[in-house]
Amino acid sequence: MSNHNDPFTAAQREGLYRAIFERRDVRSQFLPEPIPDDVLGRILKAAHHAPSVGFMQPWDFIVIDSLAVRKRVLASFNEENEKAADQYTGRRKDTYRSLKLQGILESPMNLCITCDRTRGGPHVLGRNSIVEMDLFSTCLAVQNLWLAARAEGIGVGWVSILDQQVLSDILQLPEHVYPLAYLCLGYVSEFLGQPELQTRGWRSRLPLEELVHGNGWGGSLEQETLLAQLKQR
Ligand SMILES: Cc1cc2c(cc1C)N(C[C@H](O)[C@H](O)[C@H](O)COP(=O)(O)O)c1[nH]c(=O)[nH]c(=O)c1N2
Repeated sequence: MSNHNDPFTAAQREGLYRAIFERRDVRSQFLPEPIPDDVLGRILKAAHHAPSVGFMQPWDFIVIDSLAVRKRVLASFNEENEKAADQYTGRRKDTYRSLKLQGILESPMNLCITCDRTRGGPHVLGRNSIVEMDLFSTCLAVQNLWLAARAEGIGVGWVSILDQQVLSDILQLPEHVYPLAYLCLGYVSEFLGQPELQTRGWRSRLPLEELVHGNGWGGSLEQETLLAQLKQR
């Protein structure tokens, strides 16, 4: 791999931004064909090259193809999803119920990315004051995997409507290992142009210019050109 300090070419930049903007959370569009080992190896390697606090690398990757295991996870989803639906009323509840929020069986494989909270010993550089930094690091591994998968034409769906303890039991995780992300992976019939939650009227992308502040919460930006750039859709 090259190690230059020059910027990416325009085509390389475009590829990176394309992965970022065209990544989707996939639930409904999975195809059953398996992911070849070399492709899976590449996206796992991308995940493993995420930044981590103190270079802790707290992640492990549990590759799940067993139908029996997936059915148990789906049962936990169904139970938790019922509880979640009860949080809503009226039309919102109907919409919630109509959303497909997992592709556990339709996708050819599931992957649990875990966080070993003890890796690197009790004093991890950079984690002394804020202990959750190991969890945040693991999220970055998830995002690396998600983007690399998009570049490979593979969809990823994050399923978090699960009981954490049930999931830990199903996957036989030790006490100190946290099941951070339960993911469904597979080739897809299509990547949707925008988040499904937006298309379905659940929630829309917020205007970026309202989220960038100057010098403190709510402070306005003085950089007019930047502001104009942020407003571009
Ligand atoms: C931590 C976390 C947890 C979940 C998600 C995401 C993240 C980051 N998302 C996907 C989420 O709904 C989706 O990312 C947003 O709607 C934006 O859509 P795109 O990812 O841009 O397609 C998600 N989706 C879903 O159908 N079931 C789920 O349980 C979850 N859980």
